[in-house]
Amino acid sequence: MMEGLAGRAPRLTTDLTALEAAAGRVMAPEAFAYVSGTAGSGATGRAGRAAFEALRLVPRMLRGTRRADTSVTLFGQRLPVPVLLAPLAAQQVAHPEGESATVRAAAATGVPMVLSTFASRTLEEVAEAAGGHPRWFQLYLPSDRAVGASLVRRAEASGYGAIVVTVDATHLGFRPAELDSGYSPFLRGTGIANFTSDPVFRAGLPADADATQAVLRWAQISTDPTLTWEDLAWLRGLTRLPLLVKGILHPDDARLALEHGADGVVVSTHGGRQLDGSVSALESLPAVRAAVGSDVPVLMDSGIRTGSDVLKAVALGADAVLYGRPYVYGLGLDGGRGVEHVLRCLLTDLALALALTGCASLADVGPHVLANGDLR
Ligand SMILES: Cc1cc2nc3c(=O)[nH]c(=O)nc-3n(C[C@H](O)[C@H](O)[C@H](O)COP(=O)(O)O)c2cc1C
Ligand SMILES: O=C(O)C(=O)c1ccccc1
Repeated sequence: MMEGLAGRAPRLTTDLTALEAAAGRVMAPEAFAYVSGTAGSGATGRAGRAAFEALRLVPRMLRGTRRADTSVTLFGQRLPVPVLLAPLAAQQVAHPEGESATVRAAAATGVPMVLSTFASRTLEEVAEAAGGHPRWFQLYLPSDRAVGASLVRRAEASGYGAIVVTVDATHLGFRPAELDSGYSPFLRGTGIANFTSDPVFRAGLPADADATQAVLRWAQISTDPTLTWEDLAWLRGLTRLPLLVKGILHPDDARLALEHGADGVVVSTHGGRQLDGSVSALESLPAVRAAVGSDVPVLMDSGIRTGSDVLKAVALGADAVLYGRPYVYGLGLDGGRGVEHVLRCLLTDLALALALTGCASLADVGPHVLANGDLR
């Protein structure tokens, strides 16, 4: 497995915590600012990493495991690792092929992709590039509900296996890096492909509408600050696909999500891009797991960089994690090859971390793999 990590482009480090700095040296400055940016003072972004770094795994010896089994089952589907690619918008800012390159790399490594509503390629184009590889669709529920229903129907028709509705960005966070550069991919039309290709969205535009009018209409309807839990129940009635709610940090919100029809939740701070000063996702995870019980899928993201981070999230109750910025840095560094490199590093690192904790499989991972100050 590790042989494949040699012979890469020299700037593609295998240090998953150093990709951001490497990408910062090659990506267009405003694109890098968009991807790496966080809200406000950056406190929640830093807290996301600090929460992982504060936990320690306790290795166990001589358990005779040649190769640890990193696979898991989620919504009846077997995954090689408890990892999916997080929905990150507008990936063309990192590479011209955008999400099409990402999904090919995902397919090469067996890691499912969650495609953003605000992808720079249409969900049909990405489905085609995926060639049958599993993927989910992340939904921002638009204020024009007919457009939302159309997006869900298209995702179903194109074989997306679940809908992940994001609830933590109905108001966009205050993001100094974006504000200072004055740059937003969306204002330049990157990240609105699922709208400009949508018949219901287009029906709301004048027949001769130009690109600027499309962006303005997108800005008006693409998210909805008036959303409530009742809208989740409405969405539940639209589709039989598994429905996950992304952006949960309070256990009561996890309960509300289930009461309104969700099949799973994603504990997340949106990578520290929304409420500055919020609790970290890893801190919230045990309470959310306790609130929903052991049978409901709980995913988490925000701050995961290494294989040990994935193990720590699983130890605290996650069934799987979403992997965020690092793969887009891989995309910026070397296109689809860069994404594949990053994922192979993560898979290798995770398999080794699991074996070094003395666990034969992820089913063996629990709070006992974490140091609690009491090793008696
Ligand atoms: C550039 C960027 C764009 C994002 N776009 C979306 C999006 O369209 N939909 C969504 O649900 N989350 C979006 N997120 C949040 C990610 O899905 C994920 O929660 C976050 O990146 C996890 O943090 P990490 O990257 O630090 O691991 C975005 C994050 C970044 C960095
Ligand atoms: O950039 C983001 O983090 C993102 O998810 C988003 C949310 C709303 C509008 C544009 C982008």
